[in-house]
Amino acid sequence: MTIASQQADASAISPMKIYDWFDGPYPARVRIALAEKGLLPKIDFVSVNLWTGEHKEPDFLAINYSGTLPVLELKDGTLIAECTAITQYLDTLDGNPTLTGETPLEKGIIHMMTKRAEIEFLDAVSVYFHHATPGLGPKVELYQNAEWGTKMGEKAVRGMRYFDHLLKSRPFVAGDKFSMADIAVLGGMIFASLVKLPVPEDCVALKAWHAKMQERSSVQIWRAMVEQGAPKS
Ligand SMILES: N[C@@H](CCC(=O)N[C@@H](CS)C(=O)NCC(=O)O)C(=O)O
Repeated sequence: MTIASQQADASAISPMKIYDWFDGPYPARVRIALAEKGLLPKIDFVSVNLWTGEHKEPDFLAINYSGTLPVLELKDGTLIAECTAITQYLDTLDGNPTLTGETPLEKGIIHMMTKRAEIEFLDAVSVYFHHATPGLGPKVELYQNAEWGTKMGEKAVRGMRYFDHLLKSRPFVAGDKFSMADIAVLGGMIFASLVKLPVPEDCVALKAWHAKMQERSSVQIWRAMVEQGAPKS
């Protein structure tokens, strides 16, 4: 199905749309946030195939200039890209922000730790994937710099060690409560596993936190959606 025909289908029945790809690590962040908030039934997913480069075609670039997934589209056509922005929007819809913080201090710490999870870990894994491996293939990867990719792979492993250190003294990435920052580190773990960038054996606290995350129903729901496989085109 093309993006345009999926758009027509979705708009007939649903108030919100998410453009994403079923097993993408960044899309995983928003799907887990939706599951945490009980919002999955309110969403129609529009598949944009990363492997065929649909996200770099003019149709999709008109939706998100950055050519990345996921993107949230509201009923009035407003488009919100970037996982953090989408999560913040979804989390505050019901006036009960459970993922992005209630107090100014919580909001500040969660924002900082989410950004750090992206810069030091998840985004570094992404650069590793796009530059040090075949990535999404020659049609999509028009420029690759293997040396830069390898450096970013090393940075991601340093990031794992940083979060391991942090999680020795707190239950969750931003402190006492599960938050958007945990979801961002989970995104890093999901991407690292997909690209076979192993977590160092001695990162015991990170591994224990990761095992605990697998018990959350939101993560189990996300995994079940992935196991359903690629949508039929
Ligand atoms: N900063 C963006 C990054 C999104 C991102 O990189 N998404 C991946 C999907 S897993 C993507 O679209 N990659 C395609 C590409 O970079 O060509 C966000 O947080 O939403």
